[in-house]
Amino acid sequence: MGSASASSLPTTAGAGENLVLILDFGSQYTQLITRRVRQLGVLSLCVSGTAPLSSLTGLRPRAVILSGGPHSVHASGAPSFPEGFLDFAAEAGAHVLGVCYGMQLLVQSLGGAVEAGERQEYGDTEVEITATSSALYGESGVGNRQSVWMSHGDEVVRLPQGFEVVARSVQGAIAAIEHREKRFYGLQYHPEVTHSTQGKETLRRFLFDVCGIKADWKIQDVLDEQIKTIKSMVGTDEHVICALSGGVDSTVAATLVHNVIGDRLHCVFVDNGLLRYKEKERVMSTFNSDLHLPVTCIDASEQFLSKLKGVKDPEMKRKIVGKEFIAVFDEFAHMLEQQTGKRPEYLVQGTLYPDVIESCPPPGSGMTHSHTIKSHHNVGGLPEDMKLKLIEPLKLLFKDEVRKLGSILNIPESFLR
Ligand SMILES: Nc1ncnc2c1ncn2[C@@H]1O[C@H](COP(=O)(O)OP(=O)(O)OP(=O)(O)O)[C@@H](O)[C@H]1O
Repeated sequence: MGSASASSLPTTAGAGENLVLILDFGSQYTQLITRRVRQLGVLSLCVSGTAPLSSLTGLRPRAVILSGGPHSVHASGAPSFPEGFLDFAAEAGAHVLGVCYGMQLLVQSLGGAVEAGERQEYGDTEVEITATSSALYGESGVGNRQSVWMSHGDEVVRLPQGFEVVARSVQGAIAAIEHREKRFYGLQYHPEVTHSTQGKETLRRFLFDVCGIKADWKIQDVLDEQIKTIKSMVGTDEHVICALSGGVDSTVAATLVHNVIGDRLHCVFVDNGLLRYKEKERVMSTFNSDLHLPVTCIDASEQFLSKLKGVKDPEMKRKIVGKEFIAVFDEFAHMLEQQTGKRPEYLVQGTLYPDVIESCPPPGSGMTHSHTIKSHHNVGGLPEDMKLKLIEPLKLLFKDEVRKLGSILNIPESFLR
């Protein structure tokens, strides 16, 4: 998995007092950590673990979670947080929790030792709390056991100064550590995975009891902030184009923007020759009548199919699709300019947070943006010389959060499935 570069974070994201940053080191579970934190009512943002420190400037997270990752801390080119990160966290007063690789990275950076484990642990494992009092497990838990999800080859064999072991696996490997005074914590297992039966409780305790974070993040706040942003971006005489696919995301994005600027929003549904059966008919017959969203259908199927002919590489296909979409929207912008006398500057897209995260190269892969796992056509697949500027009101949300936003906007259930 990749992660959003910090440049894609909204400038206001750090304004909240209760921000949690997830530094991604390439684990398949990083998005899950981000979601678990949000499910507890706390705003969490996922950024590349190797992003330069300057990209975190202005953010004052209450907690930073270092994700797991597929690497060994000893491998050449193993991803690490930027130099100065630990000072940044200390100055922000942030608590730092390393998960799996994140814990090993923390330990190694602070002078402890990580080695290839004798007890490589994968899958369901029992851990036992070994401290009578700990930040991560509370009081009087000593001797208690819980099932957790492990996935590690390396293990921590020597702690940095001032750290304490607070849980061990039944095989004897260090499973949880803390240095309360310095606000450092580590879990060798994955609390974000449901197989870790009390993982959610441990995250809850970490966020609320240890870090003192308040669960004050609501989807309604995202809506309010987006309305404000759109009002400040779009002039009162400006027309805006919306890329409407008929799916949940662009439907919610279109409705949100339409609520703000009314019929100066022009939804465009592109028939790219790759549509689902009867999709065009459904969109054209229901969006205007049920959602009061006027939609123009543009048949560009020839254009797309001829450009895609013979292309096999999926990444290449996504880039071609992204480029052709923009060509269609540019042409539509030109047509609107002739009608209204002013060229639309903005394009609304239903881009989601996973689109952004997955369109960036995985940390530690040595890859650049041209080597991503999957360039979504609406993010990494966009042409570099694109003139339209983007409005992406859902860019920081996961699908379930978009559905909630859609309900707040009174979009009928049938459009949110
Ligand atoms: N046929 C289309 N016509 C116009 N815009 C489109 C079309 N297909 C996709 N888009 C735009 O690209 C974005 C990403 O499209 P994608 O195919 O990845 O679907 P998605 O992420 O499931 O979003 P949605 O739920 O809106 O379909 C959409 O949100 C929309 O803004």
